[in-house]
Amino acid sequence: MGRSIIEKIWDKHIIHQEEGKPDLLYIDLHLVHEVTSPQAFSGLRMKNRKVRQPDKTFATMDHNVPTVNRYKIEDKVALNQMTTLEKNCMEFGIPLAGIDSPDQGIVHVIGPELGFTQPGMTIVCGDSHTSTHGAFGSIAFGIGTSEVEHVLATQTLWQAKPKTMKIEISGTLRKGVTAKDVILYILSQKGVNFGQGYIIEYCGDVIKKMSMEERMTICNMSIEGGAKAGLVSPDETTFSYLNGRKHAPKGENFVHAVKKWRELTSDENAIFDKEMSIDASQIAPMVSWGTNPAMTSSVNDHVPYLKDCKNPIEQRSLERALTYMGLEEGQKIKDIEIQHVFIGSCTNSRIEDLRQAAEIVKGKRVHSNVRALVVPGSQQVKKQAEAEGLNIIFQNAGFEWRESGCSMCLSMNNDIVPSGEHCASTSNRNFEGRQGSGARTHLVSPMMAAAAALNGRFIDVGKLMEVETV
Ligand SMILES: CC(C)[C@H](C(=O)O)[C@@H](O)C(=O)O
Ligand code: SF4
Repeated sequence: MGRSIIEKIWDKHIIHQEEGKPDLLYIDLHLVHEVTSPQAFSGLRMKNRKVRQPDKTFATMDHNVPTVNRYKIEDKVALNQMTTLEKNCMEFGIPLAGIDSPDQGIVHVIGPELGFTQPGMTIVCGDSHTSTHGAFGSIAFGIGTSEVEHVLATQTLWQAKPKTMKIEISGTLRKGVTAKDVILYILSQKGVNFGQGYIIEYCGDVIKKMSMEERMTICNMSIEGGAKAGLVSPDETTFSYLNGRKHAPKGENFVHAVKKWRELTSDENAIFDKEMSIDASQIAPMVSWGTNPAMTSSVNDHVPYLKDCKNPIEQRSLERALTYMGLEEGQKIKDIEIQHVFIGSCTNSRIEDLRQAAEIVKGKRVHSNVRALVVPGSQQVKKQAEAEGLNIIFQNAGFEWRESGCSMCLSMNNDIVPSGEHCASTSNRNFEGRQGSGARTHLVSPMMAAAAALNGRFIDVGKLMEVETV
């Protein structure tokens, strides 16, 4: 029987297997950040253990870092987490991209960017959006702090084998529809639990044509559908992205690695536990209106009506979401007024995302009611964007141009949306309080965020582009 890429990678990493028990997996890459690692290191210290493979471990600080005045950290908890990480990395011999490193950035942006993330690997991090790295054809998932300690100590992890799911996306995306809209559309159709217990392989013409940045956006949000991980089989796009990256194999080793990576595809006759197909032509630019990422509609649509709910539970959750978001049932998405725009996060803060947003913003002005922020995902993204003059485009339009970090994605630093105000955000979670207590988040693509910054409302970015090309 044929095997899927998921089973191929999994099986190759099993160190120990026993009927009725989880598998013991070897972990190729362990990424570490300041929020979920302190107790894990304390645990090691208490048990007098070392880090088993510091060279397979890489740390950065991202969640707490200020995006202005980065060396002036006022928040005591933030400062403590950052200095603790520095001390831990020093003591345990782990390489760190600290606040002053040219490689610093959001852990899921810098892993791929530095060439750490490679096809066929098992990758873990104490962070749910580790699924991002699956875009390279690796099994990558988030783990809890006690598991972080286990991986630090042993470079292995006990894991029950997940089920496999294939999502094929075929057809052509219409203008203004991006990877972000694809994954928001899938969530809007399938909900926040459809992936529970599964690793998803995304495939089909649409995925084939996507850049690595776009694939990362899709894999990033797999977790929002409850999946353990999401991945894309590696291909020429993957190999050329990795070629020349700092920690990717070089010269002969690269040629050899590519030869191995090419074998990482699902067999023709591979059987998945579940399969679904998505017609790309059905997807419009999407905007979330509620308090989970599945509460999302086409920009041309409206907030649902209570009477259309399938059951009382759904009705209650709609009611609650509408109250929190300050929206009326049936309200048009295009009528929602926006006061903040955040372009950033591990979902959409890479160079392509910034280019797409800049394309919309060029020569225009941010709406007078809107405060807009661009937070590049890493120092490297920032540098590249500045080399291309994107910062000038944004700043001339009235955007703030910031230093790299998680920032307003979860507002652990000072980048906060005030209570009751609406923010068009390129991040991945719109939970209550995510961007600040009482903050109202709308998840969108970088293009939609840019358009919302200019108009103070959501518009069909596809239509805007058609007008501009006439
Ligand atoms: C802080 C961290 C544990 C958390 C996560 O795991 O995802 C954060 O990155 C998030 O996006 O909510
Ligand atoms: S950018 Fe947001 S989603 Fe990504 S790791 Fe940071 S806080 Fe989590």
